[in-house]
Amino acid sequence: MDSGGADKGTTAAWMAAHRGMYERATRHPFTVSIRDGTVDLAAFKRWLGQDYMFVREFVAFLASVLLKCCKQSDSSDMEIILGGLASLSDELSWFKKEAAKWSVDLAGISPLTSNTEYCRFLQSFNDPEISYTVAITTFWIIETVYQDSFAFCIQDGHKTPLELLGTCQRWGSPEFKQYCQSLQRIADRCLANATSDAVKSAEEAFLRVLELEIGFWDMSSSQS
Ligand SMILES: Cc1ncc(CO)c(N)n1
Repeated sequence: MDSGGADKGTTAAWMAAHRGMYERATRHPFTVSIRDGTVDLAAFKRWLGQDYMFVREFVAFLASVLLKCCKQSDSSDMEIILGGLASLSDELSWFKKEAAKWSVDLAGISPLTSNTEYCRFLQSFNDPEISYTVAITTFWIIETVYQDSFAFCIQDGHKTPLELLGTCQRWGSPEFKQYCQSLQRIADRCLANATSDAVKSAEEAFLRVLELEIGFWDMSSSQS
């Protein structure tokens, strides 16, 4: 596929080529309603419980990315991925605290359809046949959808309810943005050295994540 410009990385070219999909994932009515202050709190609580389950599965996914990284001849990305795993430990504690604040019973939750579908996708990365390039690109876009979605909720002109600001800052902070940018640099470097088949698979995974993220927000806002 056309890289879309010599100095632009592959990932930026995909974001431009699939702008519509990217915006449906990062400007979803659910997160936009947080920013507008019109969010349905029942939907927010549903998202919270479902995302806690998702993040537990995301830990296993990230462990599989780390394993693929360690098998590379150059494993210098290891620290970044390990840092990501460590922050997921904090994140799980945060979810428990937040769930208590909103009286969401995490023990009593079962995954809804879109969450199950997303978790199954994450589990598919256990397959050693899936390359590090595809895995790290997938990791980057999963984090970036949250970064972009929640950063919008704390940008100029927001009316985000005070009690939701902590959630938005978790993923919308400048630090999290920098972290996503370092993942993007890793992904672009891997993609620049990958075979065209691997680049094609990574682009498919990128699009699949956008689809799954849209499904996850839909599920949170409409209980499907
Ligand atoms: C569904 C979903 N996507 C991305 C993230 C980012 O960590 C998350 N917590 N949940």
